[in-house]
Amino acid sequence: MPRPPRLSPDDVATALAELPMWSGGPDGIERTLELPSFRAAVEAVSVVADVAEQLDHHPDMDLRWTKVRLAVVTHSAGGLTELDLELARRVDALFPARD
Ligand SMILES: C[C@H](O)[C@H](O)[C@H]1CNC2=NC(N)=NC(=O)C2=N1
Repeated sequence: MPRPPRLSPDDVATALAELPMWSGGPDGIERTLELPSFRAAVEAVSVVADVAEQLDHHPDMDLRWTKVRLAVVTHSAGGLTELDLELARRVDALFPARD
């Protein structure tokens, strides 16, 4: 499947204004999920993995006790694309403000 093009800094800034739980910029974005337990954090990794497989787009995931740091960038585009934003939106739908 062809990858979407890298987004301009202006497009990234506009998109991130709608994704307040994510930080970063044109080179990639990240969000840390905070779960109530280690087991819940492990399960969150699995839930995000399902989303990643559906999109064929895979974030870096760093699990530390009750926190899971997600970092996403489109490697083939060398920066942020719509695919990263779609992944972020889906994660936010599954893990709203109180993780
Ligand atoms: C063939 C397959 O679509 C590609 O290797 C995908 C898989 N997952 C990916 N994930 C991310 N984050 N960036 C990519 O460029 C990427 N490429």
